[in-house]
Amino acid sequence: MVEPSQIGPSAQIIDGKRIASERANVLRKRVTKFVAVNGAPPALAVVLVGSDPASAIYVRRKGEQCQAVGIESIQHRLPHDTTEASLLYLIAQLNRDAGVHGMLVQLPLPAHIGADKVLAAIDPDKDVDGFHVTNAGQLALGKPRLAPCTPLGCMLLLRELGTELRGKHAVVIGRSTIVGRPMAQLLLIADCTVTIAHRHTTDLAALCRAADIVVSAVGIPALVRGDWIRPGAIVIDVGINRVPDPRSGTGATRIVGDVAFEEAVGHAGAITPVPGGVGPMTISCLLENTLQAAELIEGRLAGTLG
Ligand SMILES: NC(=O)C1=CN([C@@H]2O[C@H](COP(=O)(O)OP(=O)(O)OC[C@H]3O[C@@H](n4cnc5c(N)ncnc54)[C@H](OP(=O)(O)O)[C@@H]3O)[C@@H](O)[C@H]2O)C=CC1
Ligand SMILES: Nc1nc(=O)c2c([nH]1)NC[C@@H]1CN(c3ccc(C(=O)N[C@@H](CCC(=O)O)C(=O)O)cc3)C=[N+]21
Ligand SMILES: [Mg+2]
Repeated sequence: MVEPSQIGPSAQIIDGKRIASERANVLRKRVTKFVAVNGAPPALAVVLVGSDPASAIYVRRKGEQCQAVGIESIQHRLPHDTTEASLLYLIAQLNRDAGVHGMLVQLPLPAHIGADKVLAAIDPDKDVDGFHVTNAGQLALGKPRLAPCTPLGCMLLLRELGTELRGKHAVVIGRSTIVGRPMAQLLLIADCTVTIAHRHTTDLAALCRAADIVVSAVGIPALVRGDWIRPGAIVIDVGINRVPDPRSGTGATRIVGDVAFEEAVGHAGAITPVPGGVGPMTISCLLENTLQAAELIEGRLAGTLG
């Protein structure tokens, strides 16, 4: 049988995994230089509360990627019943620790801990996730400092394509503070015309059909259909959805995005796969934000001594 995707043109598949590994090679050299100047590597503290299996996997992957480029990874794994007060105390310690340049608290947090309060406690200069209100505000003002890693990674993928972004109509599906909103802000800074869609948006299909760039960050498999994609449009699929794998027959699962990939690949000009698209770029940008934070902090310290 001929699959629809085998008929007609097929999109360029944007290889985030390859791009992230090329960036890691460049980053490794910058880290080596940092160590030569400062005598110690940049250090990232990652805090994980509870034992959500997906979060545990992400945290482990972040640690491995840090090591691969020479960034020191400090991991704090706290039990699920950790109190908000003791988490805030740990953050205060990490804020004061001159050997820690970047920190992040893995989300989601257990329900008894107020995520807003926790994110607000992180020193904005060490906020490598870019979730602190100061960094979110800077981004909203069009003057980003530390910006969220996933949207930064999406921008790097768009830039990698080499297409002019100015004047393009970008539709961002999702308005979360960690992906959709900051994504829209970065596209606006790049002079796109930006539309943000969410669960109350009417006729999402028609909106997407008018888009030069579609970024989906929702968390619903096959939400975005192939015939929503204008011929030649760029599709960035942020969604990570675990679904049963019918091919396995054993109840195993696999990961898919928000976009019906096999359909969309016959319409799009370029498209990110899941896995291997946005995900690896998120971690790449986390490492780059950590080095940026470390360079700022150490540069300022050197300035006060000199
Ligand atoms: N690849 C990566 O590196 C990363 C991937 N992810 C993945 O991206 C996805 C989004 O994550 P996150 O932003 O944290 O998720 P949230 O659940 O916080 O946000 C989802 C957004 O989608 C909107 N939405 C829900 N249903 C619809 C619908 N039917 N039509 C249009 N919009 C809808 C919601 O609208 P409303 O605001 O109205 O509720 C909300 O704004 C998830 O799959 C997540 O796993 C997340 C982070 C990093
Ligand atoms: N404080 C905080 N910061 C985050 O950045 C943050 C978070 N909390 N909570 C959860 C989400 C999700 N997220 C991902 C990171 C990497 C991949 C990734 O590497 N994905 C690979 C592999 C997917 C797999 O096999 O599991 C890929 O898409 O190819 C995915 C998702 C960061 N998040
Ligand atoms: Mg991906």
